[in-house]
Amino acid sequence: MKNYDLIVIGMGPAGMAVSAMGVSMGLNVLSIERRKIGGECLNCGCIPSKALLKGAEAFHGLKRLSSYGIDIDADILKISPMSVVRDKIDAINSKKTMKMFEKVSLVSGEAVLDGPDAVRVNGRTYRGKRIFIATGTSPAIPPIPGLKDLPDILTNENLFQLEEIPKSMTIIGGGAIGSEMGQAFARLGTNVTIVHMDPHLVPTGDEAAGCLLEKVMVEEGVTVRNSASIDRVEKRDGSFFLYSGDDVFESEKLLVAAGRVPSISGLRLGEIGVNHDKKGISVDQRMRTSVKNIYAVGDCNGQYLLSHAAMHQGMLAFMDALSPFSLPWTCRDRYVVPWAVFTEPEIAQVGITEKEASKRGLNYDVCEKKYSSYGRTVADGHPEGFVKIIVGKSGKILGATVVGEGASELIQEWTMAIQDRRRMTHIMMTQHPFPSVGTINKMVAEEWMMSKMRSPILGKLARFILR
Ligand SMILES: Cc1cc2nc3c(=O)[nH]c(=O)nc-3n(C[C@H](O)[C@H](O)[C@H](O)COP(=O)(O)OP(=O)(O)OC[C@H]3O[C@@H](n4cnc5c(N)ncnc54)[C@H](O)[C@@H]3O)c2cc1C
Ligand SMILES: NC(=O)c1ccc[n+]([C@@H]2O[C@H](COP(=O)([O-])OP(=O)(O)OC[C@H]3O[C@@H](n4cnc5c(N)ncnc54)[C@H](O)[C@@H]3O)[C@@H](O)[C@H]2O)c1
Repeated sequence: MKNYDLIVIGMGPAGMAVSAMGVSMGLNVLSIERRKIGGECLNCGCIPSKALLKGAEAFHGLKRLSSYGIDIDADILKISPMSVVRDKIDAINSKKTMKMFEKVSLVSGEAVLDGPDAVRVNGRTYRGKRIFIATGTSPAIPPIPGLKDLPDILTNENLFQLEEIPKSMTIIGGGAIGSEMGQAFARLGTNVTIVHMDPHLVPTGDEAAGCLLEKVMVEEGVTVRNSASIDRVEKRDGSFFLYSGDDVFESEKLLVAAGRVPSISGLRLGEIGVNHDKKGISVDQRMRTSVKNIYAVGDCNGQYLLSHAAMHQGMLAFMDALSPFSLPWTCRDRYVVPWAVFTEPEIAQVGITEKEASKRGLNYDVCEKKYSSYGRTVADGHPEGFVKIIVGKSGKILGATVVGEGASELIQEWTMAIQDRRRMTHIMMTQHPFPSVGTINKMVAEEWMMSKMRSPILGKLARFILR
C-alpha cells in the first residue's frame, strides 16, 4: 500500500486547488479523477457555457451593428460554434494538465473510501494522512412524469457535444444554466422556450433583475413560462413534447437544467461514518466532515454551487489540514460569496437581496441607480440595468444587486466592501476613473449621500454657517 500526505478525490476547481497548494509546498499528493481534469467547470460547465455565450454575443452584436450607425453587407456562410467551444476546452485542458500535474501523482479512475485514511481506486488501496473529497455534483432530473425514461435528453453533461445548433429547444429550468444557455442558443438561431416553476428567471437573485432579463430575452425571441407546473413530457415522432396546463411545447431538443444532486453515492460514505444527506456531505465551517482528517470541499458539500467558492473552500480546508489548531481565517463564514450570471444583461449579486432584507425585518434603505441615467452605458448602447444597494441605517452595506453591462466586474467592489465591513461613504469617497462603467457604483453611493443630506437639520446648519 502506498502512502501519501494528501489524497484528493475529484479534479474540479476544489480538488485542483488542494492539489496545487499541496505540491507547491512539496507534499506528496495523490489526485484521483474518474473523467477529465478540470471537472464540471472546465469540461461541461463554466468555461464551455461562457465560450458559447461569447460566440452568441458576437453573432448578436453583428445583427445589432445598425444601432451604432454601421451597416455591413455580409452573408453568413456557416454557423458551427459548438466545435469552436470544444477546441477551446481542449486547448485549456492540455495546458492545465501539463503544468499542474508535473508533480502530482495522478490516477485515472473511480475512487471509493476504504477506511478513515484510505482510498481504493482501480483495485489498489492508497493511504493518506489527509483525504479531501471534491466530487462535485450531477444534473438533477426532477420527478416529472415521463422525464426519467426519456431518451436523448440534454443536460450540461452532453450539451456541449452537440454538432449543430438545434432548430428548437425547450429548457426545463430558468436558473443560472437555463437562462445562460437559453439566451446563447436563441441568439444562435434556436427557437427557445424556458419553462420553470419559480416566479422569475434566476430565482435565487433579485426579482427585478430576473424580470429585466426576461424582458430582454423575450424581445430576443425567447418564450418564458414562469411559475409553471409541468404535467408530463414525452418524445413522439422525433420531437419532444412538454405539457404544462393548457400549453404544449414541441421541440427538437429538451434541456434539463433544474438544479443539481451531489456526486457522492458511490463513495461508501456511510460505511466509513462520513455524515451526509441529500444536499451533500455534512461539513463544519472548515469543511471538516464527521471523520477526522477527511474534508469535503466544493459542490459535493452542497454549500454553494460555484467554482470560486469551491476553490476558496479547497484553500481553507488545506490550510486547516496543516494547522495544529483552528485558525480564525480558515472559517468559511468570514467570507462573502458573490455570484454572477453571464447573460446580457449580466446579473450579479452579493450579500442579501431586497426580499431577504424585508423578510428578516431589517431596518434598511434601498438605493438604486439605473444604467439609463448614466452617459457611458447609454453611449455604449447598454442602457438596460441598475445597481441596487441594500443599506443599513448607518450606511453599512448589506447587499448589492448589479444588472447590466459589466455587472460581474462591478460586483467585486461591493464584495470587498461587505467583507471588510465598509460603508457607503467609503465607496463615495473612492475615485473611480470616469467614464468607466464602474463609476456607476460611486454614483449610487453619491445618491445615498444626497438622500442623507436632505435632512432639515443639515439644511439649517448650512444656512447658519453661510449666514
Ligand atoms: C453549465 C454550467 C455553467 C456553470 N457556470 C458557472 C459559472 O459561470 N461560474 C461559477 O462560479 N460556477 C459555474 N458553474 C458551477 C461550477 O461548474 C461548479 O460550481 C464547480 O465546477 C464545482 O467544482 P467542484 O470542484 O466542487 O466539482 P466539479 O467541478 O463537479 O468536479 C468534481 C470532479 O470529481 C470527479 N469525481 C466525482 N466522483 C469521483 C470519484 N468517485 N472518483 C474520482 N473522481 C470523481 C468528477 O468527475 C469531476 O471531475 C456552472 C455549472 C454548469 C453546469
Ligand atoms: N454563472 C454562474 O455562476 C452559473 C452558471 C450556471 C450554473 N451555475 C451553478 O449551477 C447550479 C445549477 O444551475 P441550475 O440552473 O441547474 O439550477 P438553479 O438552482 O439555478 O435553477 C433551477 C431551475 O430549475 C427549475 N426547476 C426545478 N425543478 C423543477 C420542476 N420540477 N419543474 C419545473 N422547473 C423546475 C427552477 O424553477 C429553477 O428555475 C446553480 O446553483 C449555480 O450555482 C452557476
